[in-house]
Amino acid sequence: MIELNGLGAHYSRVAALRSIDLQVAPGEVVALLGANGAGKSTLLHSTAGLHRAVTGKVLFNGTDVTSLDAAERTRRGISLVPAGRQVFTDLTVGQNLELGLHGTGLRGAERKGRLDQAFELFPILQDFADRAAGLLSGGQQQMLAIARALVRRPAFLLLDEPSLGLAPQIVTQILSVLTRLTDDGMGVLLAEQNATAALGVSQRGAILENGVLVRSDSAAALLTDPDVSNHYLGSSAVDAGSDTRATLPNRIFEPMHPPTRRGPILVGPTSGP
Ligand SMILES: Nc1ncnc2c1ncn2[C@@H]1O[C@H](COP(=O)(O)OP(=O)(O)OP(=O)(O)O)[C@@H](O)[C@H]1O
Repeated sequence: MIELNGLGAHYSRVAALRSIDLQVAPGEVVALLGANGAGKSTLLHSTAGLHRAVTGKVLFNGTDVTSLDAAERTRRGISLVPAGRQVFTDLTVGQNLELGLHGTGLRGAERKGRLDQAFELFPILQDFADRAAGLLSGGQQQMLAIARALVRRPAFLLLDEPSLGLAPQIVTQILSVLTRLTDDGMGVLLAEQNATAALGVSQRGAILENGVLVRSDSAAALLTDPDVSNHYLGSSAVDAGSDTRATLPNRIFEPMHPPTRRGPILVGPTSGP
């Protein structure tokens, strides 16, 4: 279980997250939704240890990992796939996957087994194993970025906007893999602006607005809630995984903890980092 308790994060003295409470259990996908700048990436980075929390805690299976760095959190089983794919374009697909295994100490058959599992999830990567990653399509690079995280067999996968810039059928193909992972007990926190597709593969959804968690509910409830579908899922809300890239407006709900002002929240001198 990953638990965020009262998590707050700043950039310099500007608050990007305020008092976030969120849990992700093993075997579930939680969609983290929000407009540009809502704080999704910051939340994932704070969970992964790439961004410092200024308030609150990150618990991993009951242990407080807030003070641990990203490398240690990765070793313990929290893997982040950052936005923008970030594969090593000059290295081959196989070399990129090998990098994912760095530090695991796995050798021989065990190592090969991990790579074979990645190829089984994304067969196209096996076909292109000796090809430079920079020659892959955007969708294939996204698959590679996810596969590189998966070879470590993380307990929790944090996925930042995997649909960005990809054709709808590729998005569906990539997101459908998540179901197989959660069948094996992995927990997934999926940050997405493509709300319809994300909720289509999630058990629960949480909506961020200006760094505040304004709604958290089952994916089914969010998909069928007239307020949600009218305001941000669009007319294709019931067609999860459809062509429509439903994006979020700047303001949907009244926040549970209303910020004192809109947009990034300036933090007073006494509460800065
Ligand atoms: N490196 C940074 N320095 C200063 N402010 C930042 C930085 N990165 C993000 N921010 C600000 O923090 C807030 C949250 O940004 P974040 O990237 O987490 O949102 P997001 O929901 O992931 O948006 P997007 O989908 O556009 O990436 C925004 O106001 C953003 O401008």
